[in-house]
Amino acid sequence: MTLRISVIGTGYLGATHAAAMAEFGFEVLGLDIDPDKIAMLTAGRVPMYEPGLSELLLKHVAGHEGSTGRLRFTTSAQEAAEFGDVHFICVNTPQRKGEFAADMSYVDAAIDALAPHLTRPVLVVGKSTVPVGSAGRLAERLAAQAPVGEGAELAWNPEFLREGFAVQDTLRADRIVVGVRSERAEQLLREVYADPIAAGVPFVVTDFATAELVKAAANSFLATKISFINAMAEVCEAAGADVTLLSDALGYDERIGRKFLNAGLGFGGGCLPKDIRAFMARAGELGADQALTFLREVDSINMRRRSRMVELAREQCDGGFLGRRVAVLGAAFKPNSDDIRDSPALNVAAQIQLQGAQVTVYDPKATDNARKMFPGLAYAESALEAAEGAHVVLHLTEWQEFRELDPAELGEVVAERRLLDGRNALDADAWRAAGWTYRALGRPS
Ligand SMILES: NC(=O)C1=CN([C@@H]2O[C@H](COP(=O)(O)OP(=O)(O)OC[C@H]3O[C@@H](n4cnc5c(N)ncnc54)[C@H](O)[C@@H]3O)[C@@H](O)[C@H]2O)C=CC1
Ligand SMILES: O=C(O)[C@H]1O[C@H](OP(=O)(O)OP(=O)(O)OC[C@H]2O[C@@H](n3ccc(=O)[nH]c3=O)[C@H](O)[C@@H]2O)[C@H](O)[C@@H](O)[C@@H]1O
Repeated sequence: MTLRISVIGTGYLGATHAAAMAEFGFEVLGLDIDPDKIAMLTAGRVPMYEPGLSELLLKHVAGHEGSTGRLRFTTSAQEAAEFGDVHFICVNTPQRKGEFAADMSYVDAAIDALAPHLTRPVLVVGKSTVPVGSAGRLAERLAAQAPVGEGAELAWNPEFLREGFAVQDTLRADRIVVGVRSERAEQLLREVYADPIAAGVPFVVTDFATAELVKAAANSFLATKISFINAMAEVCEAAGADVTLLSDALGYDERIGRKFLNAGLGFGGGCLPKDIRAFMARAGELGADQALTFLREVDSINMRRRSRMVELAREQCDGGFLGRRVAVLGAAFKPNSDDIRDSPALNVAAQIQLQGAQVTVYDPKATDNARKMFPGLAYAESALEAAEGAHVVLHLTEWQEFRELDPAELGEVVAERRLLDGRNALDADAWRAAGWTYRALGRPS
């Protein structure tokens, strides 16, 4: 009989996971506490921008012409509990206000809502990113509240997808890691992931703590790699060297690799910043804080890039922002996403606005989200409109659309042809040839 899968939390991770599970052939029920999100998903619409997800949803959401009908959504925890043989927990684990530690209240609430309705043996699989030790604690919490007791078993299966590539990363992950306490849990997860396993995706079976740590370590490594190259960018700025060429030259060494060596404004988003901070907090609780002190530096280097960008913009505005117009290209924390959580671009835009400039932001997909979070900034419908009368143009999220801008056309509408490339992604020669002053982080002017 086909496994029935419930996915609890249908945000960036859960909506994609639910659609992918339906693609693998399972009957899937997605649960969220946000009724608007559930209404949208039921209508086959994606509540965020994620390439390819809309097509996958429409292929499977019940009630749509030609769909497999394998995917449905609900706001009832009881319905999800009664439906699933396997329940994936995909709820948010944000940074706690004023602290580094992760806020586990959503995960706890999800377990508490599910457990009382578990009257037959099921597997509950955590996918949210959590501090090491959480799975052990949650296993007890689950068994204590479930009528079936330890028949409601827990497993941990961290997620490594990247926003913007979520669908392909979920259908064909680089690896699948599962932390399990029984043969039964491992077998069920092998069944869930039979399709990618058959396609050769490595399937790593381990204990709870190792599975949780693989996730924290992976994001820490990625953040460290980015901050490493941004530290080199600082030195390049001081020495008059070019960090983009440095990255290329380093990247040819297969032991280092070119990926994640793009220097610029640094990392943001709903994951890397909060995850390295939560990891430091957890290591502190475990008495291993010294092991991770380098992550403090990783965080500082990252935040310094934002201040440096503001400083460079001020220089380009002849030393002061008052009465100056600044165009910001990009609001999302990275291209191909509408996610603005801890967006470096918006952080820089807001700092500059606070210092007296008139800032106009344009982003191909993230404007609506940005407007809700930063209503004080002005927003434009196009890069050209944002650049109107600008004393400096800041390129802060490297959308393909910005690489394709015509420097001559933009040059017609600005007050000054001054460009700051915060992502080292534009063609410096082309902009200079069109009469622009091109400056970037970590490159000679
Ligand atoms: N966004 C990403 O690319 C990735 C995220 N993660 C981790 O996955 C987790 C979720 O992240 P996102 O999807 O980005 O967050 P999100 O905020 O987009 O989605 C979380 C969803 O859970 C819902 N929710 C909260 N409490 C609930 C409950 N008790 N019952 C049902 N639904 C509930 C929220 O309404 C929201 O729709 C986090 O721990 C994150 O660190 C891991 C890998 C990738
Ligand atoms: O735990 C998570 O949620 C996810 O976090 C990251 O994925 P994501 O946040 O979607 O985006 P990334 O592509 O990792 O980019 C993160 C940030 O780093 C920046 N970045 C990335 C690469 C680079 O070379 N330089 C750089 O500044 C991006 O602009 C962005 O702001 C990880 O890459 C995923 O593997 C992980 O699952």
